[in-house]
Amino acid sequence: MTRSGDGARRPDTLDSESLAAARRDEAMATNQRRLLVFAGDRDAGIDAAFDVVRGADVPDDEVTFVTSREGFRFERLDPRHASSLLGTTRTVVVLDAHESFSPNALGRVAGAVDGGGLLVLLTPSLDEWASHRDSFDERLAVPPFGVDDVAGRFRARLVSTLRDHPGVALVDLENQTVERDGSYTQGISFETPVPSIPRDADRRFPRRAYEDCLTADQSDALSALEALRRTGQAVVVEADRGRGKSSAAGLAAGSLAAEGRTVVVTAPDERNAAEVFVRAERLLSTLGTLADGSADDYHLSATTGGCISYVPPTEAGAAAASAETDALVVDEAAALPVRLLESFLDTPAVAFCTTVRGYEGAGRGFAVRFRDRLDDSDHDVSSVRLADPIRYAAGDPVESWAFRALLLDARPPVDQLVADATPETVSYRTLTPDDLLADEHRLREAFGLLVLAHYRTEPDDLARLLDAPNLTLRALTHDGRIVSVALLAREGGLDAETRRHMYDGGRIRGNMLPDVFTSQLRDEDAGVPVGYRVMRIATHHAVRSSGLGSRLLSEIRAEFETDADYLGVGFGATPELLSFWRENDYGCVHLSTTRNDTSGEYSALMLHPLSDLGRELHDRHADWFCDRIGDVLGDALSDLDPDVARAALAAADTDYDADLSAYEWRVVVGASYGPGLYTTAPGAFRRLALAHLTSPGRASLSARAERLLVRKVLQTRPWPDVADELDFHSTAQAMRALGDAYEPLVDEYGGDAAREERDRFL
Ligand SMILES: CC(=O)SCCNC(=O)CCNC(=O)[C@H](O)C(C)(C)COP(=O)(O)OP(=O)(O)OC[C@H]1O[C@@H](n2cnc3c(N)ncnc32)[C@H](O)[C@@H]1OP(=O)(O)O
Ligand SMILES: Nc1ncnc2c1ncn2[C@@H]1O[C@H](COP(=O)(O)OP(=O)(O)OP(=O)(O)O)[C@@H](O)[C@H]1O
Repeated sequence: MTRSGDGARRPDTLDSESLAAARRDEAMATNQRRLLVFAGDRDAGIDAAFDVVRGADVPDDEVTFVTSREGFRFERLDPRHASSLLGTTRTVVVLDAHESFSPNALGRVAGAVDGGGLLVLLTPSLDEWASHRDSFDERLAVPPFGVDDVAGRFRARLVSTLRDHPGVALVDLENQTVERDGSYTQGISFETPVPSIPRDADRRFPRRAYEDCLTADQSDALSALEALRRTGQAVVVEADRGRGKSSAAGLAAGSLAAEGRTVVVTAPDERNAAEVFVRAERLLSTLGTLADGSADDYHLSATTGGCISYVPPTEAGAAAASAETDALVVDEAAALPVRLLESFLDTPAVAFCTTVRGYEGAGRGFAVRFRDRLDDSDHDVSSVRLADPIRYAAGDPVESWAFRALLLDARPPVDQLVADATPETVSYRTLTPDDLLADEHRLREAFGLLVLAHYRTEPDDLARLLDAPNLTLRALTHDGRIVSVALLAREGGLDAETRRHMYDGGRIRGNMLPDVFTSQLRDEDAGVPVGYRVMRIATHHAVRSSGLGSRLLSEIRAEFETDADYLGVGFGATPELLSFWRENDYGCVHLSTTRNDTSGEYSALMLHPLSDLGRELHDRHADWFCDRIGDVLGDALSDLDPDVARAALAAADTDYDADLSAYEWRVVVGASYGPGLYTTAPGAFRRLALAHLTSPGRASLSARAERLLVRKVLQTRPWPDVADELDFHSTAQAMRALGDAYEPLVDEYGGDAAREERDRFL
């Protein structure tokens, strides 16, 4: 034995079994985890992983291999399905990083390893890993760039964390040596407050459920979940991984079932909800009320008539809204699309269990997009947070390593440091990946801002930001602190062959705007101009609405004016965002016809031309958009929020001509000023509605009247639904209001003949 630079004992030759045994003993003694890295040949790595399982003396059914290889006696998951490990507990997880290594997969698996367990990472030789190219890099190689243009900075940074983070054992398989043995004994351990049991008068759930809690936080969460006994309640249970939120929900579900209530449990995959059922089954069984079923079946019934069943998320909204259901428990809520989360709001009582960050691979749609909607819903919302760790002890080195390696705890600057930022105090700067790597603090601030503001930002984005050749970052700083940041993707400039390939239906990576314009909107030349798409933009929450976002966009415009043909953006459309982009002179040219899976919103595409070529691209798409949107709103977008439709049309920068014939004007005038009917020529009304909504400043209509134009005339919704939604007393009143809405349009858009016709009724 010798001593390594970090003071750790270093065996000279490789004995993976003993190494694993030593780390496992240490992990079990402290209820922490340890990370073992085997770097070098892939087959040798897999052999070493088998040695680890043997040395650590772990039963096969507690081991998961996450790899694209097959043929193991252990559970195997393809890296693409790593999310099924979210919320589960495993003793050993082996992540094979040789092929298609993704930061997201690492984020997803790291939290699943139990206290006393081992995370095993199989990597290529660490000296070469940064220059090694795999299918993840191919995804970053967006045309016209090739895989050789992809940098290896993310992996270089990852390797440096593996080389100096405590609790990480590093084995060089090529030289058969242990570079670091990962021994770590000075783990800080914090005293976890002992759970207290509320007095009988202060609790509704059985005493036994509280006795089953392991921490005071869990007991508080259980107490908050008592609210599920009443209708109209929503409880949000938030915590980092492994704090016992699913278990608290399980104890609550068991308590409810023991009282005879019916509980529906949902999660992205039934496996994610396993802990809920295990805890509920134990509780029902100790209470002597378990009648039938088991946690393995994801169905439990109680002797009192209560029951708990798993229902897949797509069916859970309907199941939970049925008369029999009393409460719904949503586990791993952050990993569900916002639209599904919304479908759960018809439930009498609902609990959402979610990770605080979500960003570790579950998604941030819950916090960024759904939380406000929940607060605006009819439910009384209460929240509870669990801090005390359960799955593994506080001070666990694998958790702190994952946080560091994937920037899971990256935060924007604290509010006080940026509170005085205004467009006058800030400086515009380019943040190159090399600058960011050299300044960890700045990297954390920039990335923290993106994570906090964007439901879509995930660990893979850190790799994209550092390595993708088509991405570039711009920011505004105030006193050196980042207050606003924009991630730009270069798109277009594609050769004829690539464009033809796209036009013929072929997929090309990246190039989101040219791809939609070419393949969906049938414009083979759309890939010619070069554009920069604003992939993400975020302003520090403490200084939003101070003009910083707009200042950043104007700086970007000035910088790229001579380098590109257009600036563009695609985002989940909300009225506020559409107006932000319109105020910054981006014109809307498309609304997607399917909802985004994660945000539940339809996407809007917008363009700001910089050159003649960019102007031509914008103008033709703006014209096509206005020509087709009337039909689309009557079809695929018939459920689009009318305020989104209004904002999107207002953001279309084009002169739409309603072009009504003399006959059509007579019908419109008849239906507004006279006794005529809208139903006789809806097309004319539709074109006139479009003319107004694309230039809403020309005639004065209330927001409600504009919503009526959208819902009835463009989306052709049935009169009773329209009247109900827009709070008219009757359909007759809504019909009259529609006639009234067309009066100012006749005045503004009608020619002499129309006015003459109108005057007959005045
Ligand atoms: C591709 C994309 O990234 S689209 C997603 C954009 N990013 C996000 O949604 C992240 C969270 N939001 C933010 O970080 C900011 O609100 C940004 C980036 C949208 C705007 O940055 P700001 O510095 O606030 O912009 P700025 O002050 O120049 O303009 C604000 C205007 O934008 C509009 N706006 C945009 N989003 C919102 C919102 N969520 N709520 C209210 N107004 C909004 C309003 O018109 C607002 O004007 P007002 O304050 O006078 O009402
Ligand atoms: N009250 C309890 N009794 C016994 N074991 C518990 C209890 N609470 C938590 N655990 C154990 O601790 C581990 C983590 O608990 P749980 O899955 O509930 O946490 P979580 O916060 O939901 O984690 P994740 O975010 O990963 O889903 C599990 O192995 C679970 O069995």
